Amino acid sequence: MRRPFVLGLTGSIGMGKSAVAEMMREAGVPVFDADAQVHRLQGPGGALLPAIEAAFPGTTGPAGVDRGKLGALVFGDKAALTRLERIVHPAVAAARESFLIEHGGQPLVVFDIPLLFEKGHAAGLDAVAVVSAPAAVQRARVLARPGMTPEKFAQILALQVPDAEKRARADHVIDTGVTIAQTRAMVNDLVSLLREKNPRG
Ligand SMILES: CC(C)(COP(=O)(O)OP(=O)(O)OC[C@H]1O[C@@H](n2cnc3c(N)ncnc32)[C@H](O)[C@@H]1O)[C@@H](O)C(=O)NCCC(=O)NCCS
Ligand SMILES: Nc1ncnc2c1ncn2[C@@H]1O[C@H](COP(=O)(O)OP(=O)(O)OP(=O)(O)O)[C@@H](O)[C@H]1O
Repeated sequence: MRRPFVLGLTGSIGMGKSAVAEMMREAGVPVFDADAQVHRLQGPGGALLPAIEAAFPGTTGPAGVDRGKLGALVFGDKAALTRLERIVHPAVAAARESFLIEHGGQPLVVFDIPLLFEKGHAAGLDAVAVVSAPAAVQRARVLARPGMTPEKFAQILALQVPDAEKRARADHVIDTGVTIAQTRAMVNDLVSLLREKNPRG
């Protein structure tokens, strides 16, 4: 069966990954949003609620997972985070497979995976694009968010694979330290290139 070319899309906090994913959608590319999928699976009536409740009693309810409560249990406890990941990641992988089947007739699909390098999610991807901007631009964007502090920003950065390493490991780098129009042109060029070059398309 024909299979689309699968482009993984990632980037560190504040680099503009969401904006680039939206540009991809506007270019007509189906985009699988891993984060949104996790939220659905953990949301009201979500398929993962029974397994999460069994492993972490008291962390779920009619509104779904209490993310604050569960986060407090797993962030800072490696074994607990691993237990949670063993519940969440297979379900996300299954959703990705369904997405691929649903969009099997497309030449190109995008998997938007925030923790692509951190969690070793590169299997099954034909190429990886990293969204990147200069550190000063990233810092200014993140610190402009409500409730963000330099300390929180530093903590999050410490958990992420450094931008320089992501860029070095990427097949494509999308620069968002430029104008929106320039980034959009880069996105459209990349989409055209991958659609044309897709050996399976
Ligand atoms: C524990 C949960 C419920 C907390 O949710 P909450 O909305 O409070 O935080 P959010 O998801 O926005 O994450 C906060 C920060 O932690 C990082 N983070 C989230 N999950 C992980 C993880 N498994 N390993 C390392 N960092 C992580 C995120 O990149 C982000 O920077 C949630 O993070 C979760 O279920 N994580 C495990 C599933 C997972 O790995 N998700 C990543 C996408 S597949
Ligand atoms: N050239 C550009 N390309 C993309 N975004 C840009 C550009 N110039 C400015 N921006 C702005 O930068 C911001 C990037 O934030 P965005 O939330 O998309 O980052 P993110 O990487 O998705 O963050 P996170 O991964 O933490 O969710 C947006 O508000 C976007 O409008």
